[in-house]
Amino acid sequence: MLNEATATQDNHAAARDDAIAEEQVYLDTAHERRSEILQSLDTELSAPAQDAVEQARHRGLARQRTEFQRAESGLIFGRLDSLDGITRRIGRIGISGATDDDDPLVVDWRAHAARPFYMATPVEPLGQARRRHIRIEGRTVAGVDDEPLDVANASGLVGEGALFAALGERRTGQMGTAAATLQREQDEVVRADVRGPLVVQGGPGTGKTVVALHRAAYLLFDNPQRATQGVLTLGPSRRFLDYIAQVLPALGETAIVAAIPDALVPGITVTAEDPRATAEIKGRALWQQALTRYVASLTPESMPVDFVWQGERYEIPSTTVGRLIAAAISGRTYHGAGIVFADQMHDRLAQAIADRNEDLFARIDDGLEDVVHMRVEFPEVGGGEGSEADGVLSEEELDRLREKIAEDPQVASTIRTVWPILDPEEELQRFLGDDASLRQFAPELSDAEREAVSARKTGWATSDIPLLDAMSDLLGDTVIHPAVEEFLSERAASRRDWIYGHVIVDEAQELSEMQWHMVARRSPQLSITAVGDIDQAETPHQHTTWAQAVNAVFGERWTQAKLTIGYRTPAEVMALTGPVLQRAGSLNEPPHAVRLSGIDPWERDVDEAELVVEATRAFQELTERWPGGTVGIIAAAGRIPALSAAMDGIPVITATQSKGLEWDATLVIDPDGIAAEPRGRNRLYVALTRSTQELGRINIR
Ligand SMILES: Nc1ncnc2c1ncn2[C@@H]1O[C@H](COP(=O)(O)OP(=O)(O)OP(=O)(O)O)[C@@H](O)[C@H]1O
Repeated sequence: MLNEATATQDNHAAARDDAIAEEQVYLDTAHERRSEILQSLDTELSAPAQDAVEQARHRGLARQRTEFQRAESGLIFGRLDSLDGITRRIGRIGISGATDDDDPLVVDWRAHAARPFYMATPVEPLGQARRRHIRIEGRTVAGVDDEPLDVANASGLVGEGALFAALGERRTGQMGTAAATLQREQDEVVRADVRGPLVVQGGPGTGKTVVALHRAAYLLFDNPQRATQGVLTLGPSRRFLDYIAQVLPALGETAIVAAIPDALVPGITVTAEDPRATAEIKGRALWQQALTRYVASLTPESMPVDFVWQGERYEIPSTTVGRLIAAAISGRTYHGAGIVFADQMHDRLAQAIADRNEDLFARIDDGLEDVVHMRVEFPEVGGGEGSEADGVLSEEELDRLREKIAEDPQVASTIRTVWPILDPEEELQRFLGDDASLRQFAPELSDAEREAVSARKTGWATSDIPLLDAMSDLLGDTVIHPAVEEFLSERAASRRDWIYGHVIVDEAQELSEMQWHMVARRSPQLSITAVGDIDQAETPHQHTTWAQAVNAVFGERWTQAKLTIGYRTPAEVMALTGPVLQRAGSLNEPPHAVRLSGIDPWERDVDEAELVVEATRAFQELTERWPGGTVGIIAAAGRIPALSAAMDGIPVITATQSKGLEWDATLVIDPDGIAAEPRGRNRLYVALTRSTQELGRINIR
């Protein structure tokens, strides 16, 4: 019996070695081909682009080169063998064969042909006989993991061995890609073909961030035009953005701007804080209407306008000015309309000057010699035949006169007295500080709410940023920006009004209605993927469903998807979270954890006086237990100063700051204190679900 078992093991080992050798040969070929392609891209790019078409082509080639350069690791990570004998290798990028007739050497993971790699299961094999995960270290095949798809398999997971290997790895503090091990329900979200915003609800560790980032990469692949507009990725904190910073570049993507919502209005920094109740009021969707009404009230009244041109006075009558204002304002921003109005006024003035000139000539012809010396000269317009002969300006002369008028500072200043340039910050300050305006334009607010809103006079808080953004948007630009073809992340990031090809929002449950408006403005097509967990929400607005969170901005035009399987937090830890979630008033079930870590969560009760010593000791124990990994400490907000001071540079963070992050082991200090904070049960839920292996809690007696 024993011999038989040993022989079977030997056979398995030999088959695995053969498979590794086979994949190594294939990988070497793929690398050679990659080098060839890189070389030919370099050659093509070294020739100068002659015209706009070639420049556009060069941009595409340069993007391709970056993708190929970055695909050094993970060139191949999977293989599919179909029932009809076709074999495909799957990798980070597609690699074509040497000639057009050859099959591709590697299929891009985002391509349609790669879908069965993520979707096939033994129950629904999609024409596939086997899936193989290929583990590569550098340029060496380190292992293969085969999954037959034509036999019963009860787990329902895709590539279970490779998935568990990935999930069990030590955490480095940087999120990695999961293109090799995306699961079926995740892949469905990554490739979802929906119009309007896609809102993905998922409990902690269900891979929302993974899905959001891979969706960005997929969308850029699926629609390269998007790369010229870029993708905006919004996350809750800089710490979080640092944590995910490697993922998209590793997937070959560069057309990305990553930001926190506070940074969406360039030049504005958050320096103040609002009480939660005030932040909640300022987050309500009603401000969009209130600000629209307020800005509409700034439209100038009609009045007669006097210009002086070369010593002569010209009056544009009030009725004309009124008509021009009405025509300019329709459908435009305040400043946009101002630009059109100024243009029209330049026209009227030019016409008035031309009319007077013509009139003068007519009078000269009638023998009024005494007015000759008053004749209006147009040296600057060249004095063409028409004006010389009869005082009637030619079209060309009129155009040049208009140009002169448009450049004239005195004319500009006269127009500005009618249609002043307004500063968004000053206007918002004026509006929020003026009770009469608030009463008039935000009638939904109570006396107390108006008072709360106008209480702070200096600095901007997080809750002001969307109001400033809305105000800036309604006022509009004072100049017209030329349309820019090429996406450059710095340029997009520096422009408040950049329109992105797609917007990804992570931890979307934290957004206020006004922040949703701010997101929608960056994608008027509403090409938006928002991922979040409504149960982790802790901002002041009390939404318990996504409909409450987004309907005010998107109406019914959004689609909801769900992620139900938890990959991060082991089942032993998830078991603790059910009651916390229930007490938080959740309507959702915690996700189903795929993994057992075999380590029971533990807790210690300590006296206040022992806290620092015990916390330090527990941290050291965990660090020793997880060599090469990471340990996070999360504490009740009030305890952080004392703990940080005593813990010698080891970061101690709040539950809020831990959003989206993870460690091999987490130490949660004073869970009751966290639960007592505003939205405390939701915060505790976040804190408890950060570890991939071990959770320790220190309670205060
Ligand atoms: N298909 C997958 N393959 C490999 N690892 C995965 C996969 N899906 C998720 N993970 C891992 O599980 C962990 C949790 O994923 P992620 O951070 O995306 O979850 P989340 O839903 O955003 O969590 P939270 O709500 O806590 O922010 C990460 O380490 C991620 O790399």
